[in-house]
Amino acid sequence: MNLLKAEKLSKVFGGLKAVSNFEMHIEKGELIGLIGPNGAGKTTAFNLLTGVYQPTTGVIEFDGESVIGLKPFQITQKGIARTFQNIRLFSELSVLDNVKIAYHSHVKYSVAEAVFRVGRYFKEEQEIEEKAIEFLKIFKLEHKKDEIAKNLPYGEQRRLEIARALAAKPKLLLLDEPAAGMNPQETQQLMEMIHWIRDEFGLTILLIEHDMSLVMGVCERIYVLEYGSIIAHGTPDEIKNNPKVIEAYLGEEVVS
Ligand SMILES: Nc1ncnc2c1ncn2[C@@H]1O[C@H](COP(=O)(O)OP(=O)(O)OP(=O)(O)O)[C@@H](O)[C@H]1O
Repeated sequence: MNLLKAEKLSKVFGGLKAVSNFEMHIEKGELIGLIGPNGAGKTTAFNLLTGVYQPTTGVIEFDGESVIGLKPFQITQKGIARTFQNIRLFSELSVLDNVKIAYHSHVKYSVAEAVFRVGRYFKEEQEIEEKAIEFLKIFKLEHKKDEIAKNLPYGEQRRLEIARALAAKPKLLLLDEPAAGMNPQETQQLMEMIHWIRDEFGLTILLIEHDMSLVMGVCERIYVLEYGSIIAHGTPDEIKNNPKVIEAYLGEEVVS
């Protein structure tokens, strides 16, 4: 069974078909890339998969169940977490609190226990803090835990956003241009981290990335979107040699 299945998906804004006849099948444990020229519809596809937009037509099934009509928070609870192209952190909160917040959809203590700060509240809050720090360690942010999120350099804010998404314990993690704004060295480290977290947490990952050589290096399968439709999918080698892809990227280097 596919972990994620999207079929005949479309989204129309006014007269513009931002996504049309979009098809994607992802198996548990895969690391998949979604690429395409500017304006191809990649972010719109993510917004459909995460309930930010409702599709005009089509099917989206996650873990065997339709997620059409669900709100973004309900989709997160089902096990899909994401990051955004324009980083969305709680910018005035500390680095640690940004990650701790993601855990609060899973807490078991009651409101009364929280208000009176007794019982399970203390134990769970302590556990949450320990787990949040573990995530910060993975993303090499532990030493920044008390800093205000907005004061972190850009690359660290991106890593913090991924740490926060992971803390929601997703089965599927969607990353919208995770390496945007990073230098080549940071990008390489990030890609290694993404591979590592996939293996370590048994995750499934779908990422949008502009840097072709990077996506080819890290992803096992790639979908190519152009003018809202998937024009090709396959292994990096198949994608590199696909004439439709070469044409879509005409004038750009498909792979270095
Ligand atoms: N809320 C919206 N209302 C109207 N048009 C929209 C909306 N969101 C996206 N579009 C349009 O849909 C098309 C696809 O945009 P989208 O942002 O999904 O592309 P993208 O592949 O993510 O682009 P980029 O690589 O530049 O981020 C574009 O023509 C865009 O202008």
